[in-house]
Amino acid sequence: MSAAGRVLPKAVTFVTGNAKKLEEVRAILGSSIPFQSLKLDRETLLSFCPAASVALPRLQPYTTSIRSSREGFRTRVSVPELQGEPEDISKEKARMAASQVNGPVLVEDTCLCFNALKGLPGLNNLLKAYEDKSAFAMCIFSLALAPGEEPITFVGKTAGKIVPARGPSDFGWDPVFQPDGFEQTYAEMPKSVKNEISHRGKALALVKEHFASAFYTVQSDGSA
Ligand SMILES: O=P(O)(O)OP(=O)(O)OP(=O)(O)OC[C@H]1O[C@@H](n2cnc3c(O)ncnc32)[C@H](O)[C@@H]1O
Ligand SMILES: [Mg+2]
Repeated sequence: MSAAGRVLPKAVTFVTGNAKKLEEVRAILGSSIPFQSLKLDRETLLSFCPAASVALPRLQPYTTSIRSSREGFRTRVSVPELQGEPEDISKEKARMAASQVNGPVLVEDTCLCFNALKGLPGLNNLLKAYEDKSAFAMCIFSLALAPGEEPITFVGKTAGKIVPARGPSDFGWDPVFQPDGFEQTYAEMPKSVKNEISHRGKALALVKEHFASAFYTVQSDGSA
């Protein structure tokens, strides 16, 4: 909130290598904030900052434990070669992207907690060993307003369970995640419904709130 009224030199660049994410972000944000997108995958981002490779690990099976906090749930993710909270990974990505873009950036990191993203077919076998199929999808956006500036994070979570795959398989683990209160998996439901209730939708609602209260203005035309 301390940034209220600040003038940004250009529109916020949403940096991602994932076309499906971008599709959803566009649909959810519409014209609510001035943003443009840039496709920059992990390798490209790292090629500008090789020392940071430890901060952007390839996704691998996560072990999670959940404990209560003021906001309901908080996740602890243990990935052997990475020390740090998911927020830190997202922030680090924002820092790198901001210096690469030389301007304000928005990045996000998503995880399906209790998952094995690289091996969807094996996931249900893996989970067979556990009675508890509950899971949650978590999305962490980080906004860095300028290179060298501490990023601000926005977290969205949607609780659900892991089920045998149903629906189109064009976006990650959507077919195996069934959000609580719904009979359909993310993959089966209309995009508009997913975006309304998803981890990404919730996190972006916070991003929108932030922009609404901060009153940023964009100096150039922003090509939003
Ligand atoms: O460039 P970035 O934005 O990092 O794109 P990415 O594809 O590497 O994205 P993540 O690291 O955040 O996500 C890890 C995996 O989770 C998948 N994923 C992300 N959001 C998802 C969603 O809403 N539904 C299903 N799968 C999703 C995504 O396809 C990746 O395989
Ligand atoms: Mg990634």
